[in-house]
Amino acid sequence: MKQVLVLINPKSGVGGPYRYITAVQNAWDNDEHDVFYQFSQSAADGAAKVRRAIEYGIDTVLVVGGDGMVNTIGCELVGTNVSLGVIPAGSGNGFARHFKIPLQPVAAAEALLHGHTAPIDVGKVNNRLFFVTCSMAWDAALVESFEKYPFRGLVPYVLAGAQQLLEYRAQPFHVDLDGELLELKHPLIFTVANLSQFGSDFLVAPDAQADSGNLELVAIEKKDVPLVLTQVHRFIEKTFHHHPLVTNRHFKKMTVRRETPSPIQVDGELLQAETEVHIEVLPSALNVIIPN
Ligand SMILES: Nc1ncnc2c1ncn2[C@@H]1O[C@H](COP(=O)(O)OP(=O)(O)OP(=O)(O)O)[C@@H](O)[C@H]1O
Repeated sequence: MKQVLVLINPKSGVGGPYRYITAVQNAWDNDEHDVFYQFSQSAADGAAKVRRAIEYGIDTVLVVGGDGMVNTIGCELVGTNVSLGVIPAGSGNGFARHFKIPLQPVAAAEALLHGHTAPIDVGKVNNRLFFVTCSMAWDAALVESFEKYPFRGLVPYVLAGAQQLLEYRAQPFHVDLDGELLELKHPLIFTVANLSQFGSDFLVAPDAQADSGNLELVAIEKKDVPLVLTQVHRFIEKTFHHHPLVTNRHFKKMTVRRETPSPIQVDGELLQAETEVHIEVLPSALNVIIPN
C-alpha cells in the first residue's frame, strides 16, 4: 500500500475544499493507496505536517493549492524520495499548467493517478528554492501592486503591471552567467524560469524544460519593451523570447549585481533582496507526478 497525504490549502480553490477532497477520494482511495487528508492553514503548518508525514514514511504528497503552496511544500520534499502531485487550486497555476495537469479537480486527480513520476530541476535563489519562476526587475515589482487587488487572474496582473510601469525605476544589472558577463543598462524584464510560465498561460519561457539541467533567463531592456510588444504574432507563436532584442540564455549559475536593493519575485511571492543575488539550478532535485 502506498501512503498518500492530501494537503489542502483551505484558502485556495473555487467551490470549497470538499470538491477537491471528493475528486481525490474517488480516484485515489483504492486497494493500492492509504489516503490521509489534512488542511494546511499556513506555510509553516503545511511544512510541519509534511515533515511529520515524511518521518511516518509517506510515499506521495498531493497538494491542493496554487504555486505559492507548491513552493512551500515542495521545499520540504526536495532531496527526499517522496513524490509531489499537484491538484491545481490557485489562480495562476503555473506549475500545473506547465505539466498539463487538468484544471478541473476530477480530471486532475485521475490524470495524476495514471501519471508517471519523474525528477525535475529546482532553482535556488540566495537561500530560497523556486520551482516555477523568479524575477528581479519590474516583473518582480508588479507583484506588490498585484497583491493589493481583491481578485486574482490575468486582469489584475496586467493592471498591476501598468501601475508599476509608472513607478518602477529601472537600474543597471551586472550579470555573471556561467562565466559570461552581461551588462544590462535598464532591464524592465529580468526573469529566470525553471518552468515555462508565470501562470494563467502567460508563457515567459516557452521552451523551458523541467529536466533540462538548466535554468532560462529572459531579459528585456526598458527601451526595447515597446518594440518587442508590437510583435504580437511572436506571443501567439510562442517565439517572443527569440526576438533579437530579448536576452535569452540557458545557464546553471548566475550572479546578479544591482546598484540598489530591490525585492524579487519567487513563485508569485515578493521577497526582500540585497543588491547581489545568486541563482543556481539543482538538477533532478524533486520527484513530481506528471500526467501521461
Ligand atoms: N502550505 C501552505 N498552506 C496554506 N497556505 C499557504 C501555504 N503556502 C502558501 N500559502 C498561502 O496561501 C495563499 C494562496 O496560495 P496558493 O499558492 O494556494 O494560491 P494562489 O496564490 O492563488 O496560486 P497561484 O500562485 O497559482 O496564483 C497565499 O496567501 C499563500 O501565501
